[in-house]
Amino acid sequence: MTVQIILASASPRRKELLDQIGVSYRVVAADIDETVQPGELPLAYVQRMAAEKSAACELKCGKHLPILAADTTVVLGDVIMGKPKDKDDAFAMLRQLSGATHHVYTAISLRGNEHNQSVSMTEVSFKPLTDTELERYWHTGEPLGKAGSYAIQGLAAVFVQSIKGSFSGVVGLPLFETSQLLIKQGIQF
Ligand SMILES: Cc1cn([C@H]2C[C@H](O)[C@@H](COP(=O)(O)OP(=O)(O)OP(=O)(O)O)O2)c(=O)[nH]c1=O
Repeated sequence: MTVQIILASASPRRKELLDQIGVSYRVVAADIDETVQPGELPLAYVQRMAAEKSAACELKCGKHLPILAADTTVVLGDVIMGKPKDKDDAFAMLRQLSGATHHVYTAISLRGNEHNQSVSMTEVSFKPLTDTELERYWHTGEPLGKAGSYAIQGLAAVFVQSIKGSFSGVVGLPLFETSQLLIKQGIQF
């Protein structure tokens, strides 16, 4: 099948999710600085990240194909949780998520003839987690590379009491919102 879009992402989850809806793509990962700006709110942050990823990719590969990028961030109050640096960082995040309700924001950016963006915001409630559970979870390797230090699609499924919103959004690419942007730009799949 002819390639329809460029996926500006190194995330295997985003590839699997795009495969799920039958979009054909080529991967050109874009590396950007993910530092939060002083005073930047979570919604502004994820939108800026997704837009910068697609812009960085456009600089690399030009405007031949529409470019899709996404950014996922775990939000607790106004605290932005990205990917953990190390074990202490992961424990600190998971201890805050334990027995509490947080949100997962995923922004998407599609740069074709025009630039369109969308955000999914999903509410996730965790059961209280013991230190033994956290220790075992850390040793599975799953927390690394995941916003908030967990993967709902993996072993952390047993921590999740409830979710209100987009499951695919939590995993990294909200498929409803993605399909809407693709349709808006005339991309058939
Ligand atoms: C909350 C949560 C996040 N994640 C992942 C999705 C994203 O890959 C990652 C958040 O980091 P991102 O910076 O959004 O993405 P990335 O660095 O993995 O990939 P790229 O920038 O190249 O597109 O966390 C899960 O896989 N499951 C979850 O339950």
